[in-house]
Amino acid sequence: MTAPSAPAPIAVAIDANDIETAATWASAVAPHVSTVKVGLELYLRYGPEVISATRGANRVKVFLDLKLHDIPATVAGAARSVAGLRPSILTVHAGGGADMVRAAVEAAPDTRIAGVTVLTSMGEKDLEEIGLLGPARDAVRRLSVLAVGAGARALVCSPQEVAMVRAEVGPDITLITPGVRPAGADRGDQSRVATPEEAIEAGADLLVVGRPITRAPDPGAAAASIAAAVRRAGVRV
Ligand SMILES: O=c1ccn([C@@H]2O[C@H](COP(=O)(O)O)[C@@H](O)[C@H]2O)c(=O)[nH]1
Repeated sequence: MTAPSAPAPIAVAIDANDIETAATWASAVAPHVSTVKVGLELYLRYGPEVISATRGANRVKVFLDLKLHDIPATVAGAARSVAGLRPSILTVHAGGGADMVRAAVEAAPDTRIAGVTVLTSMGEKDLEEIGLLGPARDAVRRLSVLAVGAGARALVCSPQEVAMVRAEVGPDITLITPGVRPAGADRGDQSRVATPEEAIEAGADLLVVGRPITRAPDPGAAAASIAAAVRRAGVRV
């Protein structure tokens, strides 16, 4: 399949358990998408080596999804530790509080810090179980305002909340949405989901898509197909 010139605003979650598979997936999807996302599974096993392996010769950005959540001093130290890897985005849990988010922002001034609001795997019952005041939309709104107030320039929320978050935080904050499933795809453990087209139409800047691409028989073709759907839905540039 021929790759169009502009890569689609998709971060492919390359949640592999070995570095060779991660590098293979990264090369397969790189012609079609802007970003690959390295998460806890790979980073805890391989550390910085996995960043260079996935960046490789590809021109993709690398998004480091570590979802830091600890006391402010520890998060500052962790953010400082990975800032030199030049990730395009580094995640922290907004639920760690404003001082914690600010500590990451100040420790890594050249890195875009994204506040994770409410994990997309969580539904209303999960929020009730952990005692987080819901509904999910209200919790996402509160945490978005908190994170942006503490200096985060990006937020992670589900595609179901992205229009509401956009109205709350304005056009300059990068809105990142996991929980993206093409029509008919298996949800897996995701709860608050929408299709790629719905996510883009709602105003998402970067769609996170993992298993629908990496578990496909041909990850490169799956990435190309979702990228084409995103382009048809109209990308905000
Ligand atoms: O709220 C969140 C925050 C991060 N994620 C991460 O995104 C991908 C989603 O992968 P799929 O295979 O498309 O479900 C995964 O790496 C998560 O750690 C999220 O899902 N929800």
